[in-house]
Amino acid sequence: MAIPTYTSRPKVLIPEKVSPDGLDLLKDSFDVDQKQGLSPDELKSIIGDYEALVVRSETKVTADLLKAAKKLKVVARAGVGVDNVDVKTATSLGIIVVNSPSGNINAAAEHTIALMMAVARNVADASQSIKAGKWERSRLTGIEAKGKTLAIVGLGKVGLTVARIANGFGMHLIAYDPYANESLAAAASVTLLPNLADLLKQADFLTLHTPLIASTKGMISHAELATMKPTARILNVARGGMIDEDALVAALDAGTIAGAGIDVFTSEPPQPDSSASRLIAHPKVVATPHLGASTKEAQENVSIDVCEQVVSILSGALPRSAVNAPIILPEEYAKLQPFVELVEKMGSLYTQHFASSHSGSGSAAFRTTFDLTYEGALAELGTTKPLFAALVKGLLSPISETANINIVNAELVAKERGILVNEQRSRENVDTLAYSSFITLRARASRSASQARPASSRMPSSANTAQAGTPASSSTGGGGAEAKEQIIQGFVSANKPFISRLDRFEGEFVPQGTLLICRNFDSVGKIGYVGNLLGKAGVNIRFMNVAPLHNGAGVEENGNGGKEALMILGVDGEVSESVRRGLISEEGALEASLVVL
Ligand SMILES: NC(=O)C1=CN([C@@H]2O[C@H](COP(=O)(O)OP(=O)(O)OC[C@H]3O[C@@H](n4cnc5c(N)ncnc54)[C@H](O)[C@@H]3O)[C@@H](O)[C@H]2O)C=CC1
Ligand SMILES: O=C(O)C(=O)COP(=O)(O)O
Repeated sequence: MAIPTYTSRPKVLIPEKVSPDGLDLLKDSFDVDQKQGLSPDELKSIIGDYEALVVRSETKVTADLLKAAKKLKVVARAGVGVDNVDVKTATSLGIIVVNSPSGNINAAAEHTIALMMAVARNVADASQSIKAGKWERSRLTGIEAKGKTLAIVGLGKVGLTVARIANGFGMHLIAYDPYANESLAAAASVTLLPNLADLLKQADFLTLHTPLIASTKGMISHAELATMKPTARILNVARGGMIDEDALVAALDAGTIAGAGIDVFTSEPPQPDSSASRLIAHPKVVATPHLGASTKEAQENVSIDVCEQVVSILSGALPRSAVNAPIILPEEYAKLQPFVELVEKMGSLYTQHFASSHSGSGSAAFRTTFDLTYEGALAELGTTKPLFAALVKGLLSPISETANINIVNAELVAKERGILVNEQRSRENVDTLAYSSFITLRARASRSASQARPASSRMPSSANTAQAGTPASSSTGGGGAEAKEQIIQGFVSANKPFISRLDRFEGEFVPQGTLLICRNFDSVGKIGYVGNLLGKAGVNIRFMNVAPLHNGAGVEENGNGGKEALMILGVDGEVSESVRRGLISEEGALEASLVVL
C-alpha cells in the first residue's frame, strides 16, 4: 500500500460505545464522529463520507452497507468475533477488516466463570427472592464446582483461560476441539476428547468457546441435549446460534437439563416472542445482555488495539491483526515500502506506455503474463505480497475507477481481470550495479489474429502512443500484431523510485508527474525541434533525459548514422493530443507517448 493522500482529514465513524482510550489516538489526525443509535438506513446514508468504521457486535456491517461505503478503507471490530461483518464483501472491495484477538479474552473467561457460579449457586434467583422479601434457603441450595467435570467446546484463547481458572476450583477438565494445541491443553490439565458425543455424556457443566461458523452453528440441539446428564448445566458466552434456543428451553422444561447461563443470543437485543426471549425468561436460566467483553479493562484494551490499527491503515502502513489480509511484520513492510511505490509506477507506466499495442490491463481477450523479478537484497525478503498488489494496482489504476486495490483484494482482482503474474527472485547482476536491489517487469502479451482489435477498443484514453512510419517491431510503445516482450526495470535510491530501463532503452529517470516519452533517431536538431514545439504550446520542460539503446540491442540507424534513443521529458502544463501528435514527424520523434505517474 502506498501512503494515501487525502484532500481533507480522513473521517472515522464510531456508531457504538467504544472506550475513549483508543479514540484519543485517532483525534490528532482524523475527524472522529461518535453517532450511536443510527438505524441501518441512517448508517448507510452517511457511510460514504468515512474512511474508517469502528464497531462492536451491534452494528451489522452488511454487503449493502459496504457497497455504499465508497471511501472506506478499514472496518475495525473492537473485539474478537467478526460474524457481524460481511468479510467476504469487504475483501472483494479491498476493505481491510481488523479485530482485537486478545484484548477481551480474560473478560470473556471471567464472565463464563461468573455465569457458572451463578448457575451453580442460584445467585440471580436468590437475589430476586430476597429482594422480594423472601428467605428461601432450602429451595435455593446449590452445587459446588469442585470435583465436577467442566466440558469445554473450543479450547482456544477464551476456552483455555476458562480452563486455567476452573483448574484452580479443583474441577475435572475435558475438551473437544479438533484443532487444539495438545501441549497447551496438557499444561492446563485439560484432557482432549476425540468427539463431541463423548464430551457431552460426561459434562456436569458444558461451556462453548468456538466462533460461530458452519461447523458450530446449531451444534447443541435436541439430539445432543438428550445425551447429557439431567443434572448438567450449560454456559454460552461465545455466540447465540451455537445452541438451538428452542431445544434448550424444551430440555429445561422437561428437566433433562438442570440450568443454563447465557450471555449471547440468536437475536440481539432479543425480539419479543423470539426463541431468545423465551430462553431469557426461563426460570432456570441466568441471562446477561452480551456482557462477556464489557469490563473497563477489556474495553480499554480492544479500543486501543483497533484504533492503533486504524491509524496504521489510514497512514498507509499495515495493521497487526487483519482478518482478511496476510500479516506482514512491520520491519519487513518498512523495507518494502519504497519498492511498493516503484512497482506501482512500473505497472502504471506499462499500461500507459505500452497498452496501445496490446491490452496490458489483461482483459479476458488479451491475456498478458507479467514476470516480476526481484534482484539483490529484495530476493531475501520473506513476503512480496505488497509488491504484487502494487503491480496490480499500477496496471489498473490508469484505466479503472476501482483504484482501491491493496493486499486484501489484489489476487482476486488480478484473477478477475486475467492478469497473470509470476514472481521470481534472483541474485544475478547484483554486484555489477551501484544499487543493491532492483526490479524487472517483463510483460508478454499473447493474442491471436482474431483477437486483434481496432486501435480504439479497450484503450485507456491516456494510453496514447502513436508512431511515425518506422518498423513496428522496434518500437517501445505501439507495435504490430505479434506478441512481444516488453521490459521495464527500476530501482530505489535514497527511498526514491527510478526507472532504469524501458524496453530496449537504458537511462535513469524519475517516474513522477507528466512525462512525454519520445522515441527518435539521436541526431542534431531533435531536442530543439521538440523543445520549440512544446514551448509554443505553453508546455514547460522540467527535465529531459536521453536513454540510449540497452547494450546496443536491436540497433537501428537512420540514413545519417543516427542511433535510436528515447527522449524522456518531464513537463508541466497540459499536453494536448494535437501537441503530442505534432511531435511525431521527420524532424521530431518516431513515437511519442504521454504518461502521468
Ligand atoms: N460474549 C462475549 O462478549 C465474547 C465472546 N467471544 C467469543 O468467544 C468465542 C471464542 O473466542 P476465542 O477463544 O478468542 O477464539 P479462538 O479462535 O482463540 O478459539 C476458538 C477455538 O474454537 C475451536 N473450534 C473451531 N471450530 C470448532 C469446532 N467445530 N468444534 C470444536 N472446536 C472448534 C478452534 O480450534 C479454536 O481453538 C468467539 O466466538 C468469540 O466471538 C469472545 C470475547 C467476548
Ligand atoms: O469480542 C467479541 O467477540 C464479543 O462478542 C464482544 O462483543 P462486544 O464488543 O461487547 O459487542
